[in-house]
Amino acid sequence: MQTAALTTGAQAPAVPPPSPTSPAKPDLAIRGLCKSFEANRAILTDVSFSIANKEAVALIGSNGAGKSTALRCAMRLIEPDSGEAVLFGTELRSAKARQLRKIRSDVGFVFQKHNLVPRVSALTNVVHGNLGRASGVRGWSQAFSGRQIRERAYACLERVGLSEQAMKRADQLSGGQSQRVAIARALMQQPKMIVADEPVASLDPVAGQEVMDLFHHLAKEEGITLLFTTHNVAHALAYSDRVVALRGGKVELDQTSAVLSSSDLNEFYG
Ligand SMILES: Nc1ncnc2c1ncn2[C@@H]1O[C@H](COP(=O)(O)OP(=O)(O)OP(=O)(O)O)[C@@H](O)[C@H]1O
Repeated sequence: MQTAALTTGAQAPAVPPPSPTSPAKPDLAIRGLCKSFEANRAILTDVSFSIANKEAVALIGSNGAGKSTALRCAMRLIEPDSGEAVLFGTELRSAKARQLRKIRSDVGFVFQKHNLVPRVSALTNVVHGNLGRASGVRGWSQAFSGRQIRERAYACLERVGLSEQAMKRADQLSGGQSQRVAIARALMQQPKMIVADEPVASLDPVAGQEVMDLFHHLAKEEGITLLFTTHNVAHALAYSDRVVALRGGKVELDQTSAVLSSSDLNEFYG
């Protein structure tokens, strides 16, 4: 784990000394990630951090700091220029397509836009999450059918508190409910880890807090490792065990949340 690498000079946030602990067998370890989309403009520079099993980590930083790019490189949804990402013990850059799909099926993704299919029920949208575990034409067709699968999808909706809305069309749900259906869809693949990119950025404060409470429950009560990005400093502090802050594509803080204050994190939005 890269511990608090603080800037020097007037802008340095006043944070306590770095946490000395590093997980022995992290669920995710990224080391030295570098990424540019065009010449002479580095988006990520030597980004390193780890996430322990069952840990909740908030990734913060102002617009353009590189949070989404770091997540995408960490999951090899895009190729980093250099550096490595080790997910559940496997280095992703050397993984073949099939192996990569299998490892990534242990990760549930949640994005700012829930991307539900609008004209079908909440339950059917959750059933679609089963695709993440299916492979081959037969597997894909089986992923949608069968009573057992619908029962499992219903159980996922219960976990997010929406079983009563199971038959409601997705386009008739509120923003907060839709995001909870998207989380249920991610749960359908029985993930060990959830990666959520600004999951509450489009929601009002109450719905946003409900969704963050749900993530917290999944992390703390169900033991699902969590990595989320946010601009909400209060959420970062309340819902994570550790905060990693990026500035200009570099990790400038990696610290246990319990010893951080909101003013420490507001430094990254100054
Ligand atoms: N596919 C791409 N091609 C070119 N530039 C890109 C691409 N994706 C991201 N960028 C650039 O990389 C920089 C970092 O973007 P990124 O989305 O990772 O930041 P972020 O911290 O997630 O920002 P935000 O909080 O606004 O979502 C931005 O300047 C963005 O324009």
